[in-house]
Amino acid sequence: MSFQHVAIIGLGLLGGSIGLAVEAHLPDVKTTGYDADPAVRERARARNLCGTIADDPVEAVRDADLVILCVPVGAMDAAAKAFAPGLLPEAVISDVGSSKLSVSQSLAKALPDHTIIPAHPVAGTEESGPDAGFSSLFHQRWCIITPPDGAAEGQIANLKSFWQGLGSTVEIMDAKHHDLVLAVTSHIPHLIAYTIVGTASDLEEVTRGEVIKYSAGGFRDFTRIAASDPVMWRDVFLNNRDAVLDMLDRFLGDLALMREAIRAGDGEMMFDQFSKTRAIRRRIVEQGQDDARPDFGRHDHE
Ligand SMILES: NC(=O)c1ccc[n+]([C@@H]2O[C@H](COP(=O)([O-])OP(=O)(O)OC[C@H]3O[C@@H](n4cnc5c(N)ncnc54)[C@H](O)[C@@H]3O)[C@@H](O)[C@H]2O)c1
Ligand SMILES: O=C(O)C(=O)C[C@]1(C(=O)O)C=C[C@@H](O)C=C1
Repeated sequence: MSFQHVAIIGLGLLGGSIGLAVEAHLPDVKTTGYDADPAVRERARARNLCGTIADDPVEAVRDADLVILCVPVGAMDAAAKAFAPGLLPEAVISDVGSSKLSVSQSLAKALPDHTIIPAHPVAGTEESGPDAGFSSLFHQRWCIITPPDGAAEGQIANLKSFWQGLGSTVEIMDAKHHDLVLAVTSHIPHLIAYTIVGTASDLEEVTRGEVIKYSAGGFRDFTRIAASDPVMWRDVFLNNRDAVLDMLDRFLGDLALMREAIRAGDGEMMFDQFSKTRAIRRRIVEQGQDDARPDFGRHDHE
């Protein structure tokens, strides 16, 4: 049986997009929502992000058979404890957090009597808040589900078909493996962007504004990523510490090799490396996995 009533906790970019996507693609599914910030609830009502927006977390989850936490990963525990008294015993609890092992553990601790099946839609933008969501966010994007050992196959299948209904392609993965993979493909790229934009901005004081003024396309792309939400990303690095440190050591080793090649004038090494990475990008584009999708617009924005 698929889900009939989804409660969305946290009505920013991810929560708002889920509400709009359910309305657009699964119109028979009822949605209720809650956000801890009253101003966000007001905007969520104005944008009709959910069928009903409750002022109380317990009311928001009442009768829901699926509850999805869409709050920063460091807020999962508090958010879960706040709605716990309203849960149906058979409700499935999921989330969209960018790291999975610590979220999985903290939700299991906060809601010991419930089925918890964490998930991560690998889809987002640098925007946040209730005005940022749009219904096509999950189209043609991966959603990684990380069921704990012993999770009921039927519930995993229901969650899988929910995300497929929103347009995603679903992959099942172990939470620890997810955290290692995402550390290198998402978390460290954000760390690099935050750092290099900071370095350039410090330098700007020396060069009197020339760094940002003459920044070309590559650097501008870094500034987009570096504009991402500070609370969300602080929490990702606090909660995926081990995997990020492991991958960061590897990255710093590779960067040191590159520095050595430049110092030694080793053009062959640089050419080989740049050719390898160019082939990787071309494969991604050929497989249609880049973001240049015609429908990646925010059509349902007010
Ligand atoms: N932004 C992205 O690109 C992206 C992509 C995939 C997954 N994620 C994950 O999704 C989650 C939400 O990210 P977002 O981009 O939607 O953030 P957001 O800042 O747009 O929205 C988060 C919302 O959660 C609310 N909130 C915080 N604590 C709460 C609590 N205790 N109870 C109820 N509401 C609470 C905030 O008021 C805010 O409105 C994060 O865990 C993030 O790691 C983000
Ligand atoms: O496209 C962007 O702006 C994103 O940063 C999205 C992105 C990513 O790194 O790919 C960011 C965090 C998520 O958990 C998933 C997606």
